[in-house]
Amino acid sequence: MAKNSKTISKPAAGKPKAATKRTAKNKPAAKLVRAVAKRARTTKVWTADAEILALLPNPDSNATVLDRLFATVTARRMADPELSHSARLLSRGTAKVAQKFGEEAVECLIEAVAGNRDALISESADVLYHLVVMWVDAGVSPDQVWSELQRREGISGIAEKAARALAGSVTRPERSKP
Ligand SMILES: N=c1c2ncn([C@@H]3O[C@H](COP(=O)(O)OP(=O)(O)OP(=O)(O)O)[C@@H](O)[C@H]3O)c2ncn1[C@@H]1O[C@H](COP(=O)(O)O)[C@@H](O)[C@H]1O
Repeated sequence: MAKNSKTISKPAAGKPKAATKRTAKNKPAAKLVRAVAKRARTTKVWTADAEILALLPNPDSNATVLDRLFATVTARRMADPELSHSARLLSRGTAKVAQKFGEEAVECLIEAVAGNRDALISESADVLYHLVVMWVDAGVSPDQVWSELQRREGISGIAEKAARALAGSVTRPERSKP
């Protein structure tokens, strides 16, 4: 802690330390955006492949803010519903929790369609909060969701859908026509 405050209060000569840090942190993200834009222009195909993921600052990092939010909401389960929005929502039951998630998702898509970027960011945060509340209510942990996302990495959605259709046609024989 003391070490950090020293770093902030005494930046190195020339550029302030914080500004240098921020630029360095943003660089891979800007590079990623350029790479994705170029790929989209030249191939018109989206590929979340290793080449693009390698440009991320930390390809193994997960959404730690969501992990912290999950821990907070879990801890709020037993809190006073007068003091905690999460406690109030969870006390109203699964149907209400799910309904709130749905409402927030709809608000989010309305902003997306309207092209309101700032409102979309705000509504996205609402959606994620209500998704986390839904996970807590259902007893699903973020790790389980991260694992499922990791399992899907590198598997094209088109290929996966085709494989699913194939598996369905093998396991579910066509219904006999009347
Ligand atoms: N991220 C959020 C968050 N996002 C949105 N909201 C709340 O979600 C509510 C949504 O408002 P609505 O009017 O749509 O919902 P509502 O009041 O239930 O209305 P009804 O549909 O019931 O009529 C607002 O009160 C927002 O403040 C959030 N409440 C809490 N968090 C996080 O959860 C943590 C714990 O919060 P508490 O549980 O309140 O302590 C906080 O520290 C935050 O990190």
